[in-house]
Amino acid sequence: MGIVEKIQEIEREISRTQKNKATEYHLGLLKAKLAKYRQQLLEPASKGGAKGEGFDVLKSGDARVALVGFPSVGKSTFLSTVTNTESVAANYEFTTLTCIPGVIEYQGANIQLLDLPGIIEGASQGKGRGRQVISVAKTADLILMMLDATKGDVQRSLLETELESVGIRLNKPRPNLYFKRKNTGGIKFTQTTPLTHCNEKMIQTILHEYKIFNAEIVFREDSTVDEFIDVIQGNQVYLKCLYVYNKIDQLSLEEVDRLARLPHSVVISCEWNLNLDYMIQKIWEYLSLIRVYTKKPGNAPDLGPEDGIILRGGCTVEHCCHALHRTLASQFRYAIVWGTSTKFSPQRVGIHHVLDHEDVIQIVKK
Ligand SMILES: Nc1nc2c(ncn2[C@@H]2O[C@H](COP(=O)(O)OP(=O)(O)OP(=O)(O)O)[C@@H](O)[C@H]2O)c(=O)[nH]1
Ligand SMILES: [K+]
Ligand SMILES: [Mg+2]
Repeated sequence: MGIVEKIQEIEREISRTQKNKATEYHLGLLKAKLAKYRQQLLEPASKGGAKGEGFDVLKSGDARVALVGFPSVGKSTFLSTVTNTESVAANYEFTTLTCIPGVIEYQGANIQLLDLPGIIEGASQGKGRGRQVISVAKTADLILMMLDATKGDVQRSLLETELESVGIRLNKPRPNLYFKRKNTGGIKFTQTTPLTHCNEKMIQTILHEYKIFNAEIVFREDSTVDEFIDVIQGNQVYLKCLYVYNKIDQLSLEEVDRLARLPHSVVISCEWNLNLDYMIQKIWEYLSLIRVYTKKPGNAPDLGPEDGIILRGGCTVEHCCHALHRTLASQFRYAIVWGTSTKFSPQRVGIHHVLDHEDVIQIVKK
């Protein structure tokens, strides 16, 4: 039995056991065991939970969103409020020890929301369950960095530093830079735009540091040295992030207003149910999901709340075909689209046409 199951079993036993004089000793023992196992889970490396016990949650739904933050900022309270899943919340740190999945239903989409243990400074070096949390965060389509609005700005930069140090880049586009190692030919450097941060010599020096002597590099924008290094390292993850300031019920209106104006930020109170609808709307927006309705010839499309399919923003008719049926793209002749993605409604389009939210599409096969 793994540690997580042992903990759950002890917790069950504690809740089953009546509190009285006769059980006092037994309960005390159970609590001590519980504390010991919890400690083991939080310890870095080797022992319990190092392999990510309790973190192997399958991806499901149309997108995955991960709650990352210091302990007791309200992550579990949020999950329990906006999904049908209950994740235990309490006013002590590290209440949550594993990954708890819930589902947000919005615009007909199922968005998987993951509650995670709190992380602390040093998480990236393995403090607490930091490593496991970070590796789950890397699999998400969007990070919700939850912050205690009463705690000042430093917590945000601490967390950002932790995530940066393990190669997570927040709200940054992937550098538009081509880099390919070669076996021969030396360093071939091309730029298609003026550069203000890098030059050929600096790039040579950096590459030598990595013992790379043969490679092809094309700078297509004015990238920084850091961005160039990121591309050589090649293990970065570029993620969208929403900064969620919780507990605004504790703040003055002026302070709430200041936080709300920060970029990529939302202010909420889980306790008072403030701004949660807006926050879900923001999640949808940041995931850039779209809903597309299909229509058969001669029939009106079904536009009910459960109809339509959920696709990623920027996706083409071809993606849509694949989402509908495995073989549809190969039988595709043309499509007719009603909606904002076309100049005219309806309009006949090809397989590479990019769809918009709430488009209606009719596919004509060969
Ligand atoms: N005032 C106030 N308290 C809140 C709010 N949301 C959560 N709390 C309280 O904050 C405490 C911590 O909440 P949790 O949901 O357990 O926090 P967590 O981030 O999941 O904590 P860990 O799992 O320990 O990392 C609890 O006592 C909650 O009742 C809020 O909007 N306002
Ligand atoms: K807590
Ligand atoms: Mg929690």
